[in-house]
Amino acid sequence: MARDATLRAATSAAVGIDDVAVRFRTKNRDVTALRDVSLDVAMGEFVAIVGPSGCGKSTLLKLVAGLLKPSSGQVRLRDEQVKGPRHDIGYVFQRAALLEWRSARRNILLQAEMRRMPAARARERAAELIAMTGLGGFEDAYPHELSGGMQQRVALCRALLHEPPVLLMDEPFGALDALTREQMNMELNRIWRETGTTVLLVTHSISEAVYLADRVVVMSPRPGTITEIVEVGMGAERDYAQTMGRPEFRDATTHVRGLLGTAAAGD
Ligand SMILES: Nc1ncnc2c1ncn2[C@@H]1O[C@H](COP(=O)(O)OP(=O)(O)OP(=O)(O)O)[C@@H](O)[C@H]1O
Repeated sequence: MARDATLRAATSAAVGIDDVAVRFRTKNRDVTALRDVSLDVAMGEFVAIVGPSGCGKSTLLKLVAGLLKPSSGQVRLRDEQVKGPRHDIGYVFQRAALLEWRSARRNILLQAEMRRMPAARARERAAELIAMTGLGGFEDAYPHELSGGMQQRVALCRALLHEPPVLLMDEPFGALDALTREQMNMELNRIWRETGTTVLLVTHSISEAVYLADRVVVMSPRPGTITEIVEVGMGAERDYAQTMGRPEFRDATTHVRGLLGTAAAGD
């Protein structure tokens, strides 16, 4: 599905979070992780979530994936209430979590095995993704033979193999060096445009959030609530160097940094 003006104008919600609260009860204490959180994410939209450590960002993604149930409120994925783990999402974590004894291609195909995808379609899709992420020539390499950036590309291919309409990313580039991270940001922007996938990205980097997203959700310290949703107001196609110099980029990063306060800002 190509990403175009029609897609950007689409109004149906890919993700709906309605007045959600999450409380964790452990033996020693009760923690309210999220409170009064409501958010609608349109099909094909890119939303970044930033906030201080422990404000409930990962908790929010787990709710959307159906790995966690809200204590109150509800979460919808493509107009259906999330009641348990969902298969129509892709998930990328900070660590690529690849199986050391499997090649890059076979790590990607793991997704197909778990979901019992037809083998021919899975191989075709894996080849497309390998080409799209620049992994061509490394299909048969094992994780220890790949750089951190390449391992994260493999994890991204694995998350996209079954063509999920919604991609959840939890601090996916946090362990990469600054240059590789920039490169991954540019690639993610291109992949998002090419696939039309809806993306929810948790990041500690304000510039990463603003460079990539249509909207940036800024959260308060725990119990996490939404402080403000900042519209970035730039088109989908974003040349890295040019975008950094745009007034919209500067305005949005300054605004988000102000909302977070310097102590909480990642960069
Ligand atoms: N399974 C759990 N049991 C008890 N408490 C939990 C559980 N999961 C998360 N918490 C608590 O909920 C709060 C929010 O956690 P969460 O991991 O969502 O924060 P975060 O914003 O993603 O943090 P970080 O930026 O440091 O990754 C934290 O106080 C955490 O200790």
